[in-house]
Amino acid sequence: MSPLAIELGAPDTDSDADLAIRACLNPNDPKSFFLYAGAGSGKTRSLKEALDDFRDRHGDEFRRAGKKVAVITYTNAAADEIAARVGQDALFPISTIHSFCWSHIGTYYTDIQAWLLATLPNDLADLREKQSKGRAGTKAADDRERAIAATIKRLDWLSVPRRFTYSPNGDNFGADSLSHSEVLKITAAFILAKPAMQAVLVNKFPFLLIDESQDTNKILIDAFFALAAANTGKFALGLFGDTMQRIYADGLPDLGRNIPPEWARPVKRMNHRSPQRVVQLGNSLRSAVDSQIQLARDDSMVGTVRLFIVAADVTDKPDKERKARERMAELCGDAGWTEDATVKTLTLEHHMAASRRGFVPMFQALDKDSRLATGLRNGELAGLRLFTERVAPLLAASTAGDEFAVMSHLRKNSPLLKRSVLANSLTPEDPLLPARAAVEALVALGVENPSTQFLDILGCVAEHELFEIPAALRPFIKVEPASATPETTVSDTNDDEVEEEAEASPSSLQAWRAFLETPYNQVGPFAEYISNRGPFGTHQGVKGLEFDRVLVVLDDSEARGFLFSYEKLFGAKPLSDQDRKNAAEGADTGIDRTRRLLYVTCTRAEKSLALVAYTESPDTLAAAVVKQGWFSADELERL
Ligand SMILES: Nc1ncnc2c1ncn2[C@@H]1O[C@H](COP(=O)(O)OP(=O)(O)OP(=O)(O)O)[C@@H](O)[C@H]1O
Repeated sequence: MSPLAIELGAPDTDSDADLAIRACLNPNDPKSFFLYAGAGSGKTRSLKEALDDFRDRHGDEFRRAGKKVAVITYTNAAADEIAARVGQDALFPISTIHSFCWSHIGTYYTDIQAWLLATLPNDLADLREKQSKGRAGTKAADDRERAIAATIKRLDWLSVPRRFTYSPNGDNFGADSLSHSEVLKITAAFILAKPAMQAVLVNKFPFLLIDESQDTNKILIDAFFALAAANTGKFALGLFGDTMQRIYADGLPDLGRNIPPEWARPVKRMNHRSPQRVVQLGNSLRSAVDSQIQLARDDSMVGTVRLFIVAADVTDKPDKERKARERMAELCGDAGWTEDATVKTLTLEHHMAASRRGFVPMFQALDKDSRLATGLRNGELAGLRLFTERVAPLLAASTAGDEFAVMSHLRKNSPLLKRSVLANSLTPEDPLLPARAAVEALVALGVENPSTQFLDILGCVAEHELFEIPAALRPFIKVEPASATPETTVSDTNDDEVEEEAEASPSSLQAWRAFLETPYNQVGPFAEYISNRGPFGTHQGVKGLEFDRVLVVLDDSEARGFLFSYEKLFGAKPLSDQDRKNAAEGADTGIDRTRRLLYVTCTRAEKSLALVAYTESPDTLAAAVVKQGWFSADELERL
């Protein structure tokens, strides 16, 4: 098929799939189903419609019986997207897979301890065996040695009864905290082995719907399958997903091959999101993997796709990307391409976005400590949230002259406006005076000035006791708050505290110190970035989302990991012996992973799509992508 050939279909082509799903969600005869369909085929929409329909037909009955339909997905962004589309309803709790699991096992302390005591010795034996066989003096050997020591210490800690903590969104450190993978494994083990846990799940959630199920941990998926098989007629599983969009390594690679015959398997062939040219590109990218061919809507636009090829050693990459956008504006007759706010630029890694948005110093400082990595990337570190969620909104409201917003923010977040503090105010004639003085002092620091550091802001907040200081940042404040009120003490013992203590571990001090010495004016672009509202996103982070204009940056030289290589996928760089060996053994290769990632990014586009490929071999790349049938020669431009 030439790059421009595409089959069209009527918008209602797939309506049978929705009817089939509705039939499965029947409390009197629950039936599991598996909806696997390509990007933009309306899987999330089918999920929403199924829930709306369920609410109308069975909502009252379920509410009366205290039953719910659980909806789980992989990332917070995807959970938010579903919540936005479906609306908040206690009948349909929407959560990420990790928080769902933790909510079910979190209180089973004794069982968790027993599981760890049974599992850790095996892990230890495994590590020791690897250590004895591996070469000494390598980084891997050092890491193993550390892991062995940590496991021994943990086993020792477990010699008396313990309680456990876990943060689904952050980094988990500290003896009592469970790792992400432990939480998934423990949940799977409990589902399989504990009738009480099975009964709770099945009675409370007769339906469990999993969006993005291709990325759900394979051990857990197997446990859910077993749960469904053991509870036919009482419980059903509904899987929505697309194997071509599997990004995380622990998803079940061949999900789809082992679906029990009694399950329903509705089919969706349409792409409702993208213009014809993008749908065709998606089809040709996935043709090497499976035979799914999507149809574009018969009322869709043809759309525009361009691949801009740029030499890898150019010095000003953002300038090249600006030029690509200007060219897209011209080609599409669409001025939206020139506005930051109306183009979504996707980089492979966060630090590439950081360099384009100007928050490299703070990002790099914290990224040096790998234990802060996840919390840095999703903005959940308490030490960061002081600035992004407390100080920045306060200063924004103050700069806008919105006194009402200032006071409402302080009432919610500041100890200075707690009732007991106000009642015992040292300035009874104007109890709000200390709060006002604090805001004025912050404003006076000149927050836009590049010489104002996070450290200055922190010092000012601490001096005025404007907000509580998270544990990670306490070592850096000179003045201890003079009047720790009973409230501060009480709220210090909340759930965040455990995480905060962990962030504050001595080895993280250096990273926090380096961060605090960077300019505060990076906080705006950083907060915008982590909230997913800004003009940048990562290739992995935009799964499930959609944008009018998408610019995908392909740049192996800026990528830090070895998991992906666009140069190899595009034929600009030869495969290594290891790649060939993996491919020959049928293992998931870097090229497979990169192809899936490219499929995800390209299929986010609702109107037009630009790719900017930085390459060491522009001619080879150009020839290869035309030969593969991904682009026509007139869709390539050199910049
Ligand atoms: N039957 C339909 N009629 C009109 N618009 C639709 C229909 N189905 C889906 N859409 C729209 O198409 C877009 C893609 O749908 P949705 O996000 O549900 O697809 P998806 O299969 O979950 O996508 P992906 O796997 O790529 O994340 C959305 O904007 C959605 O509103």
